[in-house]
Amino acid sequence: MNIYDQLWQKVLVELENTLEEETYQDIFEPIKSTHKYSNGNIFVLVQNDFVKNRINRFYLLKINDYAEKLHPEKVRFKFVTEEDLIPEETLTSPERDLDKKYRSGNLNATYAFDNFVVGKSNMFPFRMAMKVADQPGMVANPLYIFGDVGLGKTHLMQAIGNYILDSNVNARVLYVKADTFIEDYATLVKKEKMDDFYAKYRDIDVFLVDDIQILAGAKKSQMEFFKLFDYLYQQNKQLVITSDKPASELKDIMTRLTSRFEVGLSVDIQVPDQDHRVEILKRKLLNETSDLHDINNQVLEFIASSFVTNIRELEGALKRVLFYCLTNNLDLSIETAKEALEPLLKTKKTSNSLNENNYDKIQSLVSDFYGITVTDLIGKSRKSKYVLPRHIAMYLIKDSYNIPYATIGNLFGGRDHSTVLTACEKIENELKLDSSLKVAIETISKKLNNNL
Ligand SMILES: Nc1ncnc2c1ncn2[C@@H]1O[C@H](COP(=O)(O)OP(=O)(O)OP(=O)(O)O)[C@@H](O)[C@H]1O
Repeated sequence: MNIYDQLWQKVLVELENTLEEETYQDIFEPIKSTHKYSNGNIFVLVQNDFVKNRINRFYLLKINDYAEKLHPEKVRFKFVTEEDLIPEETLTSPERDLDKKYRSGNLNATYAFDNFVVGKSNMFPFRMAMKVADQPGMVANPLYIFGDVGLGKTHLMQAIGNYILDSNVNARVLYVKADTFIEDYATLVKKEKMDDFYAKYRDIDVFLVDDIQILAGAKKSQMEFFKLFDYLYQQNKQLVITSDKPASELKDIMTRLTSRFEVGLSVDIQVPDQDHRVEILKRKLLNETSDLHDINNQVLEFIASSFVTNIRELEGALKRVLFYCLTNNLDLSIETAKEALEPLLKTKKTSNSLNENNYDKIQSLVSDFYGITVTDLIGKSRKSKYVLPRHIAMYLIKDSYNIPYATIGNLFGGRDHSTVLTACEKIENELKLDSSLKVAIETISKKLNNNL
């Protein structure tokens, strides 16, 4: 018995203990073994579509939860019939060929669940994405994923699409960025080709829309998107949407649309911590070399502590270091990493230690200016003598370093993303009207620059 059959036997025991006897005997008892393992999926053959649909609808989440608990690696059970297997077989090899970057529905084949490194900052979104991918249209609809730039929203969203396509070749998945939607609509309306537009956007099972905030201000496209959303939603088609902010904070997008986004489940991806960033670097390195033994962990720690807020930048830094070593025929070491990254680090004020000192510096300069203590500045009191300096400090940190709102919130006693966003916007608006505020902020900024 292979390890997947052993796992299935353990899952069966759990099912037997929790399900009604009749249900267990009807559905699960006849399934004695698994069929095959591929790409993190354990395929199990069932007698017919009726059993398959029943399992998928009522028991799949439970079964995969058991698998998660009972098996050390990430695996998912997939229940298929003989009929499914013919296209399945052809799909898992050529369609999932990672050399061919794009597959149907405009999906980037490299974005998968198994190369998405999970940590505290993205655990919940990851789990929910897996559940949605397991049972499209049934768990959370729409799934709304938000977070700051470069933190993995697109990766996670496309992993859902790839997983669904891996399980069912015939699933019609469509991934678009919101600007493509606007462009398509504008072009096809002009050419009076709405049938083409509907063929592309309505004849689908899973709709993945990236960067929805781009719809802001595009009134006609919003109206069409609203109609499309309702059309797909009514038919239980899965919608996944990403954005740089929570739906309630989207500006210039009609409320009847944003309120639709709030009907399902919203999850946010936060900035990964240092250990998580090192793990991500290790995983990215595995794409370049199969042997990590020679890699000095300190090098990865150094890169991870220099690029804190954006995984895309983190990845870019690693590539830059590897390229630098390769072209100059150098070993990978802290020194060579520093040399390779020097131009980036010089212009970028976001190396961890430097950064934290500078955040502190902003907090203490603002506190000094207003004659309050840093403890009051980051404390809970809502007295106006603390609130204005607090908002100014948040604004200055955002303006100087452009780090995620959630990270700034952490520097102010664990305040959330939206509190910081509102504070920054308030100061930005008041700056246009209040010249004494402008003078105050300029004075603090000057002191800050002299201090750095
Ligand atoms: N948890 C993760 N594990 C592995 N790679 C990740 C992870 N999160 C992000 N990445 C990688 O970081 C890069 C940026 O991710 P992605 O494009 O998904 O970010 P995003 O949040 O959609 O950014 P944007 O707001 O700019 O659209 C991608 O190459 C992606 O594979």
